[in-house]
Amino acid sequence: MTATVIDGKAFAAKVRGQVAEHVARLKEVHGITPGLAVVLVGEDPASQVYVRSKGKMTVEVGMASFEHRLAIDTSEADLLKVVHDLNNDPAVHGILVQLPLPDHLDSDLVINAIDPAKDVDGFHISNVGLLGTGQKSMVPCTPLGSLMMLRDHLGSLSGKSAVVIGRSNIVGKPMAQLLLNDSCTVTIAHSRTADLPSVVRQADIVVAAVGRPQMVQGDWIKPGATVIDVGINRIDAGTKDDGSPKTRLVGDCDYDSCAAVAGAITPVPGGVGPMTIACLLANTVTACCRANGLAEPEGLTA
Ligand SMILES: Nc1nc2c(c(=O)[nH]1)N[C@@H](CN(C=O)c1ccc(C(=O)N[C@@H](CCC(=O)O)C(=O)O)cc1)CN2
Repeated sequence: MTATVIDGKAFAAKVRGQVAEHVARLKEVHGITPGLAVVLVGEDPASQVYVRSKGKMTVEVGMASFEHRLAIDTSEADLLKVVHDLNNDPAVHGILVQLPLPDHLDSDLVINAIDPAKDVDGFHISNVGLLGTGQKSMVPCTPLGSLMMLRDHLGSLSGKSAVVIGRSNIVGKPMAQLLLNDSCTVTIAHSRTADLPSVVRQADIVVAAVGRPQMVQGDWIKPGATVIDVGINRIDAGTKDDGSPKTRLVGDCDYDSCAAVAGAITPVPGGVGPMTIACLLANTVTACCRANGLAEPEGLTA
């Protein structure tokens, strides 16, 4: 079997198109422009790329973008003041603090200072609790994007057996919760799970979010299963003509061997990654609609 490739880049473009349509309607009918504020502390190169990309796509879908770039030695009090001001700014419907934060800053404290209604990352403890109890919440973007791709590819997920490999607060746990809310039978596995290959082999749906390059092998996959690879790992790939080191991006799955067995698979790059930013934009529109007591965009929430 050769797996169908689930094209996250194309799917994300479709989601951004839906967001843009909804934003246009909000402006035209209600005179409201959704606004997203992104806070970046320090100069981590990857974070700078993601923040730039978020700002660009926010503007492309017609929303207002507010960028706050703070020095690496920003104090916790100063960062909390920025968050507090954004909480009280009526033009801002979504707030995101780019992670990771520098070591001297307490991420949990900062994230929990965001107004939960504006927490478009879905990381605030209130949103975690709401999702965990099946209530309306802001849903973390990477798991939301993964869920959208699964629903689009498989239709109903009810009764399917799903294994999530990885137990992070940002991906593994919320992903498992979303699958459970869609009536899957869910196992959360991780790097210390005993006989991980045979656990994974039971699954109709495999979500790999363990952060280990190419760990999941094709012979772990049940024939025909749907594989969502959340991993983004940069590995060595020899040297360039000028002798400098070359790198490439790989997921948590060994793509070729998994694609030979799976029914469908997301590639890396071009799979889940692009959906993360598309879902951030979707969450911002959702937050804006909720703040104004308006109907939420269909198909863009969990
Ligand atoms: N506050 C947050 N911080 C971080 C999050 C997040 O959701 N909220 N996620 C990641 C980084 N991230 C967005 O912030 C992100 C990562 C990767 C991609 C993406 O599109 N990746 C591409 C490959 C890009 C490349 O070539 O390097 C892909 O997979 O195709 C988008 C967003 C950590 N921090």
